[in-house]
Amino acid sequence: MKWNKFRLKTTTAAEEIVSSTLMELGIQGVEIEDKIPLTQKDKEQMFVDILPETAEDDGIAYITFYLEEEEDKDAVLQRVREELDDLSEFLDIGEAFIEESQTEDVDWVNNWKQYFHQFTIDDVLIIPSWEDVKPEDENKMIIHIDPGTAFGTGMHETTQLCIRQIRKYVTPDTEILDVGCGSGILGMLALKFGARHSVGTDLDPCAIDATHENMEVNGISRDQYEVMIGNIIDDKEIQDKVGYEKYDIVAANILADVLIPLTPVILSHLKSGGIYITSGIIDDKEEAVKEAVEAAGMEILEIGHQGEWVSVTARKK
Ligand SMILES: C[S@@+](CC[C@H](N)C(=O)[O-])C[C@H]1O[C@@H](n2cnc3c(N)ncnc32)[C@H](O)[C@@H]1O
Repeated sequence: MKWNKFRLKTTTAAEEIVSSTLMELGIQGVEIEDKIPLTQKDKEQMFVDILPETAEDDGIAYITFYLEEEEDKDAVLQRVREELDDLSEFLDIGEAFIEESQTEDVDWVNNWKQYFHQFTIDDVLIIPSWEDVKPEDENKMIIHIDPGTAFGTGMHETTQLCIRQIRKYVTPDTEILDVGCGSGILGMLALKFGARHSVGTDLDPCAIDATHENMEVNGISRDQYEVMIGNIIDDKEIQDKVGYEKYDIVAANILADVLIPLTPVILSHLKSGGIYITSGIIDDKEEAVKEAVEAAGMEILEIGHQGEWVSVTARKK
């Protein structure tokens, strides 16, 4: 199916209201392009630590939206223009010029799947839930993954660094906490490596849903892996729910800027002698995370590197 694509030039001041006006007209999934720098919160959610240099914010925003080929685009555009005229009476909406083009059918949500195929990390087979296990792989340790919109296919260096460290320290008694569980990959693999119980937390509700779905595909029950939504850094309720002095391992594959405030908090959830495995650290921030780990009174055991990413493993004294 072909789509009609519309790119509307407006101002950053008007981008939010114009987008919600389009959505109120029944237009789904608008994309906004502008040069406003990302906030710290945006970066944490998007897992980006270094950004390409971008030009200075010029106040211009482009809003792109799509209509199916059979939709009456003239009628929709007429309504869009009427709404833009109304908005322009009290807001600078800029030129409001709409550029029109056509595009081939694209499955916006699932398009990335063409880049995710089964692969192994050491002897563990990570396989998208839509692919089949080959007969020769049936005896391997297998984890089925569909991250949905959450992070965690296992392909990222930081996830691989964490997986190897978790494997090294898991015992049959291990109670593990995975802060920022994403797809649930670390908590599920910990169980496959023999851990007794996993707990995961994430800020993102999509991560919680993705983890539950992946657990089901992998035959992991909610007694084995408990998932909670919330920010353990400053939410006392989630801290209480997660429990204190309870974990043999805490894994956190999150950006350095989150790990730094997280580290002193984690101390109270780890058992004495417990292992703290961090990843998600871009090499420029290695020192800052090491300092935070030492300042919390933990002993650094190992530093791992893969590409430009770093993992710090430490022990609570
Ligand atoms: C890089 S992903 C890691 C996903 C998965 N654990 C992995 O290793 O592939 C980081 C996750 O941390 C979550 N996150 C960021 N800040 C957090 C916080 N303060 N508490 C819990 N989760 C957080 C994000 O929503 C995201 O799902």
